[in-house]
Amino acid sequence: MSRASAALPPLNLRAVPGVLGQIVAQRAGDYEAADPELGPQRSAQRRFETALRLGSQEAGPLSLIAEVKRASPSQGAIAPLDPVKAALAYQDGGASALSVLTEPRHFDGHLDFLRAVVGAAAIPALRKDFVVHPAMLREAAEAGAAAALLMVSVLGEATGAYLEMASHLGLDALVEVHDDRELDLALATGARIIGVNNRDLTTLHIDLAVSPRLIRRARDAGFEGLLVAESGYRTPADVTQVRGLADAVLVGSSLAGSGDLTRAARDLMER
Ligand SMILES: O=P(O)(O)OC[C@@H](O)[C@@H](O)c1c[nH]c2ccccc12
Repeated sequence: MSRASAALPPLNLRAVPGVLGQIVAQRAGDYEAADPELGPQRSAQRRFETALRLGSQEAGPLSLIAEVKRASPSQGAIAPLDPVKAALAYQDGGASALSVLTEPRHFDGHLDFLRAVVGAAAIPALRKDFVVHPAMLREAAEAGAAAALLMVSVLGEATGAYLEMASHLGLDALVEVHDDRELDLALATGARIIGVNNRDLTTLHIDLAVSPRLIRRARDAGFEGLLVAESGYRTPADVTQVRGLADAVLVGSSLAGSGDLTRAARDLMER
């Protein structure tokens, strides 16, 4: 089915508070005039999902998604990483998949970084951005990404529609939640991969207890997909808190700022 005539799912971005509200308003402005047409349907590859599953068999029960992250609103500049070198270093360090920031103003990311990483790395890559327009998913697919981030805090009731668009494009989706209400919404959409962000993106406050709690809640609700613990992991002891619970951890700042990305990835995961 072509989506040429499909209505843009309405988003209520003005209701998004704090730092996150500011970023998504800017992103919506960037894509205001973009073509919402997704183009032809692409078959599901499930490369991201498969990599996380394999990673958690081969390298112990927890996979690593390592993030190419040069800056953030909480830390400012982290490190002037060369995205391709960083991606290959993470791959050598045992990462199962990569996350590449493409948001330019607050995270010093770029879509070109994603293209370059996809061209160089063997492991699949996720487009990490504040998706507020279908064109952002089309770009992700065209850049060769295996997956895209969808944030329930941003997309709200439109999360399901964005999940369908990702699926039309053959992309896996990491559906991100931070509280009970968002988790319930994600579960209702039929998401196959749910990420629990320990960081409240409206205040930037991190609480490592959020992931274990919501991951348990998802499993108790009968969720059989993959669960990813996101943000704030700095030491092996931090990671231990989600061993036996999460299928994967998503780590950016502590690896990106370490100076030796391969070693930092191995050390963090105790490999
Ligand atoms: O750098 P950290 O604390 O290891 O976090 C990585 C990742 O979870 C974080 O970058 C992130 C999670 N969700 C997001 C949404 C948008 C931008 C960034 C993010």
